[in-house]
Amino acid sequence: MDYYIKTTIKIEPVDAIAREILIAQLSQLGYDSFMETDSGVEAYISSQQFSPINPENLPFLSSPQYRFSISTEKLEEKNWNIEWEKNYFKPVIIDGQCLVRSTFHEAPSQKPPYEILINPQMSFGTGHHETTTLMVRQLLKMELKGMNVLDMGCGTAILSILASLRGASKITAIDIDSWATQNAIENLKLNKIANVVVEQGDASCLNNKMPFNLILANINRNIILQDMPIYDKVLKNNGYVLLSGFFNSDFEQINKVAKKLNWQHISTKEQNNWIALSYRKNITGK
Ligand SMILES: C[S@@+](CC[C@H](N)C(=O)[O-])C[C@H]1O[C@@H](n2cnc3c(N)ncnc32)[C@H](O)[C@@H]1O
Repeated sequence: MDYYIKTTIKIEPVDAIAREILIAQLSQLGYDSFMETDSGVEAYISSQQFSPINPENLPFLSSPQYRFSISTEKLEEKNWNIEWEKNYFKPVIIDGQCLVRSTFHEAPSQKPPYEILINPQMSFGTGHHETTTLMVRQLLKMELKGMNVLDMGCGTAILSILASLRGASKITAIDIDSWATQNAIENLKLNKIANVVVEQGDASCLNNKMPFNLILANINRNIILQDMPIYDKVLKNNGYVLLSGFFNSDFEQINKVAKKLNWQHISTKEQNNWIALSYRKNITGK
């Protein structure tokens, strides 16, 4: 059965940079929710993606100027989510245009152009993380009318909901985590969105899918590097790809694969070292 695992990492001496590096490296391992605490970081991952952390898969643990103590806890009860959600999830407005809030937040008196209701239940995608913000910003600028969109690593389905509100005609939302897909379905209902199909799985689900005009993938560097050639197979000629979940320092590696696939680099957007890249396939019409 699926459950969540909470990993508590105490850092000594604790500081903001250490927390940030730790969160970055944990996110590459598939951790999808974090709380910064007075003594370090609490990180959450589904049991399906969990493997114990050590200096080999989390190099920051070898850092000589810090000492770390690590403990893990299995979280079986769904109710504990509510506490996490209420403590962590505050309404957020992105570029003055897109409000992301939960049902327990008060509705604003003046509605912005887009309002997304999310009950996150531990799924990633509340609009607070830099990578989500960067993806939302890009979506707010693009013309999406009539597009067939793929949202890989959909989390709460925040990007699918926005794509639908902005006129995409059909959206396929996929996540490897069954909690995320359940939550995505709940959030789609909450927002009365009917043109999104949710599937649990990874890029291997993409065989036989109709080609997409736009692929969104906010996951992590390693998964994205591995999956880019698969995305290419289901991307229409002149279609767009928006990628995030990695850092400035990962750009060269990702761009090298994109070049091989003949994707033209359109833009790089950055926030606190996290980046989002946009590409267009075969723009030359080759
Ligand atoms: C960084 S979150 C992004 C959530 C949301 N799309 C957003 O932009 O906020 C990444 C999501 O990818 C999912 N994921 C991780 N590995 C995956 C894989 N190989 N295929 C599909 N989804 C994956 C995680 O479960 C998580 O929900």
